Amino acid sequence: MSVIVECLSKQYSKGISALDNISFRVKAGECLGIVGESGSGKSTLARVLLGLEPYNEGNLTFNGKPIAPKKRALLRQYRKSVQMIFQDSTSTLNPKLPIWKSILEPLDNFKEVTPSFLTAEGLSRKEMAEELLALVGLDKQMVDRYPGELSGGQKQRVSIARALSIEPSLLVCDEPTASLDVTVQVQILRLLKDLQKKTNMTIIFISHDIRAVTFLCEKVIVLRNGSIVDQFQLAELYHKDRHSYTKALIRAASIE
Ligand SMILES: Nc1ncnc2c1ncn2[C@@H]1O[C@H](COP(=O)(O)OP(=O)(O)OP(=O)(O)O)[C@@H](O)[C@H]1O
Repeated sequence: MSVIVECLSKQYSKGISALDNISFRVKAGECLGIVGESGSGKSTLARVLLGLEPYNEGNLTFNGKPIAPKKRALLRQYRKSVQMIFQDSTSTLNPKLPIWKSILEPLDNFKEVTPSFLTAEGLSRKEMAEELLALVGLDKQMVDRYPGELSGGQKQRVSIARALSIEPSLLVCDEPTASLDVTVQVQILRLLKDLQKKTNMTIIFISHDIRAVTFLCEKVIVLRNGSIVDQFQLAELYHKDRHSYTKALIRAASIE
């Protein structure tokens, strides 16, 4: 698994760059954090990475194949390997469906996929959803509940279960903890960390919160006004050569 982003730029309208000459690489099993303040281009980058948003210049490849909204056949292949989690799980879960049906949506879209954790024979669809719920630390009895009957943290766990259902090699998370209480944020970050260790999937974790990014990720990119201003391994977080903007983010988050 490899994601290569080369000199990627995106303008929504002439002269205003949402992303400006972005380059980075992610290898199998890595957890890359992308941190930036509001308006830095995080959501744009997430959407571009998922093939939902076109870009104006540069290249984006997944396992050597180009990813862009117009390349529909390649994009379908890509969707089999890449899943996403967004900030607002309420809007991504259908309120009219019991959660077991929502969890199985990706598997319904890709019937040819058999994830390794669902290989036990004769499992009913509901039992598959129960296995997935257990994987994210939720009680199996919750399968029949509706999203409106769950807490924010539980809904985000359901979103994670759904994302994991087809055993993606890449998980893109766009502010997955931003709308949760601090204690629940920590639980979700721990869960992602545990699952990453267990499955060795690659994670791109996008957040305004440098504390969350440095908790989860071993490699960090700092985005400001659509440009990468700093890029480093977690072990170099407090290095004297860190960009002044990164140092300001560290100070503001009181993780000095
Ligand atoms: N659909 C759009 N049309 C025009 N400009 C846009 C659009 N979406 C985003 N932008 C602009 O692109 C820039 C980056 O926005 P983006 O939403 O990617 O930032 P962000 O870091 O995710 O911000 P936030 O954390 O506030 O969501 C901003 O200047 C924004 O105004």
